[in-house]
Amino acid sequence: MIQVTITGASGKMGTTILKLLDSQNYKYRNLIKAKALLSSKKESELYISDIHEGVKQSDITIDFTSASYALKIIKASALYNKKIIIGTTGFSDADLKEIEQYAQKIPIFLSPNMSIGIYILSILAQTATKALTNGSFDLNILEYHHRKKLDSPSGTAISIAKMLSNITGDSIKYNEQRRYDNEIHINSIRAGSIIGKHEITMNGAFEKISLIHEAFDRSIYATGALDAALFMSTIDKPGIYGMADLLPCLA
Ligand SMILES: NC(=O)C1=CN([C@@H]2O[C@H](COP(=O)(O)OP(=O)(O)OC[C@H]3O[C@@H](n4cnc5c(N)ncnc54)[C@H](OP(=O)(O)O)[C@@H]3O)[C@@H](O)[C@H]2O)C=CC1
Ligand SMILES: O=C(O)C1=N[C@H](C(=O)O)C[C@H](O)C1
Repeated sequence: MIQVTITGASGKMGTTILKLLDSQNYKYRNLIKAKALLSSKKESELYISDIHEGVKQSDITIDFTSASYALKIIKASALYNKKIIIGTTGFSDADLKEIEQYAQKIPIFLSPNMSIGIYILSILAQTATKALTNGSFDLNILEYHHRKKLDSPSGTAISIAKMLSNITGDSIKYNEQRRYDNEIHINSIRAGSIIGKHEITMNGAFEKISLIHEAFDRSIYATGALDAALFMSTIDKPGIYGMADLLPCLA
């Protein structure tokens, strides 16, 4: 049985993960046991409120919170030599460098999007981009999320833009008014209760390729996070792990 601590347990992702673990026919039964780390004072047998206690009491922490809080959880995980799965987004480049330092000590699973669909979308986008390297198509990522999302652009959009930029050498621009050569553009829309939509377009002079992923339920991310927990329970080597390690057959 893997003991897992869920941080941000009162949030949209935290509650989705706990609900999935609670459901009658979930595939993690007898495999994963969860404790919830709440920022509020509510405490019970299942709930813990102190970061250090939360991390220490489990084999793995699953974190969907905020960038600044996640860094504290990662630091505590490194201190107690525990593994961590980070779904949180909004990290700066300096934060990511700090996370890489901690990954020299502990195994860290880091993915701004835990859905299989987005992983496949990223593979399709890279395949198309490799075929279009003559620069005659303009690459764009348009992402839509709910009105309460704190970070823009989404972690997913940044991550896919970096993958495409590694292929083309283009620079990544956000919310640009004008278009110049050798740029990948990202734009964000925040509205209503949209769970998450990412659209990658490749516009040529007289044609357009469009790749779209749309999320209809947060359980797609929760399932990915719990699958990552099962995977990480088999890993002891420090380092950064991601969806490609979880789904090597698709790479
Ligand atoms: N990788 C992936 O697949 C996905 C990633 N995400 C990312 O996960 C993160 C969380 O998303 P979501 O669940 O929608 O957000 P919510 O705002 O619904 O939940 C955030 C949770 O984190 C807690 N939290 C945040 N900051 C602190 C802090 N400083 N101290 C203590 N607790 C804190 C909140 O507690 P309180 O309310 O008490 O402040 C809340 O429980 C975001 O970065 C989002 O982009 C989201 C979906 C999928
Ligand atoms: O905040 C969200 O909701 C989501 N955040 C992640 C991101 O920033 O990419 C993943 C998903 O799109 C949902």
